[in-house]
Amino acid sequence: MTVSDTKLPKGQVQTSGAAKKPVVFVDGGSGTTGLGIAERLSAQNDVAVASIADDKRKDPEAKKALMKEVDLVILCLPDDAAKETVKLIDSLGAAAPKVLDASTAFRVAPDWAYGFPELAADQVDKIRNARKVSNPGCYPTGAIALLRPLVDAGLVAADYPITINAVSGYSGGGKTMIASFEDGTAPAFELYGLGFEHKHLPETQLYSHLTRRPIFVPSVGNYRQGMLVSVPLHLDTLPGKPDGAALHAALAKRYVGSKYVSVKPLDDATRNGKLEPEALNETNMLELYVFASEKHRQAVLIARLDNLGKGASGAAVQNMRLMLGIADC
Ligand SMILES: NC(=O)C1=CN([C@@H]2O[C@H](COP(=O)(O)OP(=O)(O)OC[C@H]3O[C@@H](n4cnc5c(N)ncnc54)[C@H](OP(=O)(O)O)[C@@H]3O)[C@@H](O)[C@H]2O)C=CC1
Ligand SMILES: CC(=O)N[C@@H](CCC(=O)OP(=O)(O)O)C(=O)O
Repeated sequence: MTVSDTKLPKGQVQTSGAAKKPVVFVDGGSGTTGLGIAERLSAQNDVAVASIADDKRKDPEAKKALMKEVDLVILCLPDDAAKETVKLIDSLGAAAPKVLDASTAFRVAPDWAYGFPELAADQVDKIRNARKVSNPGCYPTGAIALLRPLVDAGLVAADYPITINAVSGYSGGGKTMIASFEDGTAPAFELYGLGFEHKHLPETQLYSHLTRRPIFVPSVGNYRQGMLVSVPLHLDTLPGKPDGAALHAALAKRYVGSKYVSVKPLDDATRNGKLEPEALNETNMLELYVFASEKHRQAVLIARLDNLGKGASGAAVQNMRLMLGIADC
């Protein structure tokens, strides 16, 4: 293995001066999410990144030998490969590193912490103390951020018939989808998930505290990255028949002081009734909007994020820093 050109025992990479850098291995580092993490880590200087020879990257024995030397493994693999790799990590027993999984494989597993630090007051501590953390899906990051505070506040009933509409850039589908859009074979825009079984539904329902399965209608457009997740609401069907200001106030109260989640002004006049998905690209930011009509007693909640930022690689780096006990940057 190579650890920033230095081979030293777990947690013992020598940096300039006396400080030691924790060692991280990104498995699947040449995929879309892995490359996004590598890019972010190269801009920071308080972790060392271990790497594996290209011809060994799918070799279980080589991976095991490397993983027992590092402090944290970040998995950026398809679900099945992530499950296999977690088995390898578990087989290391006391030498097992911490693991942060970017796939869908463990997001509702009870022995994994869910890596959305802004989920609840105790979530940061759960992530800090966990050995296994699942990085949230891109769409659930937006949907849960909007819904959980409103369910917790009793403004949306847990059994409300929620519908979630969303659009993503094509990088959300990884290397295969990127290739299909960039070689011109994909359509300009497409709805999908119309079989009602999208892989993000279980985590969205669980962490939003919804008892009724939402309807989720995602779509993908011919642009690389950035997403909008929206939830329409009929205000007279909500408990206490709130107005848009009450929904907005509950979100603003929940995220006050948050570094990465911001609640934009109610009916944000600067948007001219429009919102586009790319404004937060290359950031770890998540913006939440409430647009409401008192005349028609309707509202739309919207989350905007970079599917490769707060929806994947940015969130992974945020979680990695919590898991390694190093300050956010
Ligand atoms: N793209 C996105 O916006 C998001 C993706 N995710 C999740 O992150 C994970 C990675 O997705 P993404 O980066 O988009 O996918 P990509 O298809 O872009 O990359 C996957 C990478 O994993 C590698 N790989 C596959 N199997 C193995 C294995 N057994 N051992 C080592 N490497 C392997 C692939 O290599 P090769 O091509 O050579 O097989 C490829 O480099 C997925 O679970 C995805 O669902 C999560 C949030 C958002
Ligand atoms: C546009 C597109 O295809 N997006 C992907 C979601 C990307 C993502 O978040 O993947 P994870 O489930 O691993 O989190 C999809 O809908 O399957």
